[in-house]
Amino acid sequence: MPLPNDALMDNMENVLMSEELNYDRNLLKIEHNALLFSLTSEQINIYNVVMDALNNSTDELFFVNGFGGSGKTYIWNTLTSRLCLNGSIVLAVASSGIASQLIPGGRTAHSRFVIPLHCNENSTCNIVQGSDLANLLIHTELIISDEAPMAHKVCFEALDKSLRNIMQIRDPKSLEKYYRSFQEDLNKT
Ligand SMILES: Nc1ncnc2c1ncn2[C@@H]1O[C@H](COP(=O)(O)OP(=O)(O)OP(=O)(O)O)[C@@H](O)[C@H]1O
Repeated sequence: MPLPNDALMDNMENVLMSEELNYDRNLLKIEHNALLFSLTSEQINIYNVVMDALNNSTDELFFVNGFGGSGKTYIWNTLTSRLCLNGSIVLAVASSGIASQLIPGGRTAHSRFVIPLHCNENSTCNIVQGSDLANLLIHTELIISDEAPMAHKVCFEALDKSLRNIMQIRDPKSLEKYYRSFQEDLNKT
C-alpha cells in the first residue's frame, strides 16, 4: 500500500481537504484511461503541456481558447482524473453556476474563493491565512477556471492578491508572482 502524503495527513481534520480527496481512485483510473485514449492530438498536446508543468513544478498559468464544443471541458476532465487518482487536489471553478455544473466537483469562482460580490480594484478574497480554505489552496495542485473571460478582471486581481499572500507558506517568492497573468494574454487576443 502506498503511504499517504505527510502534508495531507497533517490536514486530515480539514473538512474542505477531506471533501476534495474523497474519491474512488480505481474508478478514476478507469475513467482517465478511457478519456486519455479518446483525446484528439490537439487535446493531448494541451494535456501534455499542463502535465509537464505540474511534474516539473514550474507554477505556470495557461489560457486555453477554443470554440464552444471544441473539447475544452473534456481536457479538464482528463487532467482532473489523472491528478486525483494520484491523490492530488484539483479545484475546478467557473464564472457561472451553470458552467460550474459541467465540470466534476465544479463550483462558482465566487463561492470557492470567497470573491466579494461587489469586487473592485482594491478587493481581496475573504480567505484567512491558516484557515481550512487557505490550507486547501496551499495543497492544491491545479486550479481550473472554466469560462474565465466571463468574469471581470477585478475578480482575478482579488484572487491574485490573496493567492500571493497565502502561497508565501509554500513558496517565499510567491509575492513576486502573478497568478492572474493570463488576463494580460487575453487582452492581446
Ligand atoms: N476527444 C473527444 N472524444 C469524444 N468526445 C469528445 C472529445 N472531446 C470532446 N468531446 C465531446 O464533445 C462535446 C463538447 O465537448 P466539451 O464540452 O468538452 O467542449 P467545450 O469546449 O468545453 O464547450 P463549451 O465551450 O461550450 O463549454 C462533449 O459532449 C464532449 O463529451
